[in-house]
Amino acid sequence: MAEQERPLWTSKPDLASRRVGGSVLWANDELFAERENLIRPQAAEFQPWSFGHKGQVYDGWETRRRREDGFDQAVVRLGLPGVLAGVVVDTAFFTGNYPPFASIEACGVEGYPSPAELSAADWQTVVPKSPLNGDSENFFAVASDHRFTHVRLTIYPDGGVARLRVFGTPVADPRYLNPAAMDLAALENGAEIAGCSNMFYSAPANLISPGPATVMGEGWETARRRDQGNDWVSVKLAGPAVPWLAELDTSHFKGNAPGWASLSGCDATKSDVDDPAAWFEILSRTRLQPDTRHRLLVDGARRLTHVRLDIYPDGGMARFRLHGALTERGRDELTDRFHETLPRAHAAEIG
Ligand SMILES: NC(=O)NC(NC(N)=O)C(=O)[O-]
Repeated sequence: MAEQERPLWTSKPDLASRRVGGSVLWANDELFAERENLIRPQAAEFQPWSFGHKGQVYDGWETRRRREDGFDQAVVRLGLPGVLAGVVVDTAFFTGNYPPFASIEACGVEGYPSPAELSAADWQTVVPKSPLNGDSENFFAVASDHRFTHVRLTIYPDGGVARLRVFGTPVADPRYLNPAAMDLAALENGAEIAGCSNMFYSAPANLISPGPATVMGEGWETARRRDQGNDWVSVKLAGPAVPWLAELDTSHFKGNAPGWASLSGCDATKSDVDDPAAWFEILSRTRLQPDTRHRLLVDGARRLTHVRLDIYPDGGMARFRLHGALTERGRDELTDRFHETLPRAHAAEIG
């Protein structure tokens, strides 16, 4: 499928990715290829005529050929629980051995259930049994308002799947947050990328992902600019808030760190984010060093719902954090969102 035909929802974060802490907890079979490959962030690779003890080596999850009726399953704990927008079942390089059909279920559960406990969960079908193409990304939009913590992939009757991508919007659990001092711009706290000027090398959602970046590719990197402009990214914060401290982390960016950066804010409860006049500076243009985690105090005099990071002129950054306090309204919105999206079974568990 050509790049421009990818559904819009594939630009949302992959909630299952190993990069955000997803885990393939269980599969009933993985004789040919290990289940953990399903959520590797990188695209699948293939080297023909590479044989291990069990057969051809595949970068994916692959079960043996069934000799009786049935299906195979793998269960994934999402790294970021959230509302799903769409799922990609990527059968890259599986040609004579891809499963002809797949379905996806999801559930929302409390705590850290074992695979055995999860088998009794209230699983909801988010993708009904559907045909797959081999050696292809198979796109399935999901229409559900529920916050899910786990997904279950079923393949009929057997075969190989290279990657499972679960795109969606993370929903934070307010019980685990201190609204008076939190990262307002973190994906896991409910922030999201609102826009960016360029994402030639890597996606801006990386900037606000959990944990540090381990290599340059895990950050956000723009193409070299050949004009007089500058690159930028904007983030819709976890809620209306007052900022205190920014982290501009250029780790791993040595020959391509931006020279300078500035921050501005906008309060969308009062003004229009598309109106340039609505933005006010919270950090003036500041010189950056390559490969450095800069911690910078920002102007917290005004409430904001969005922050914009301008980098001059271009380059890459590993992480962006904005610490501060949610307003009363921000706290209420975060709590409401959690309760409104909880599947009934999860709500019953919480009581
Ligand atoms: N050539 C294959 O890929 N064969 C088998 N798979 C592996 N991994 O060897 C199979 O039967 O699906």
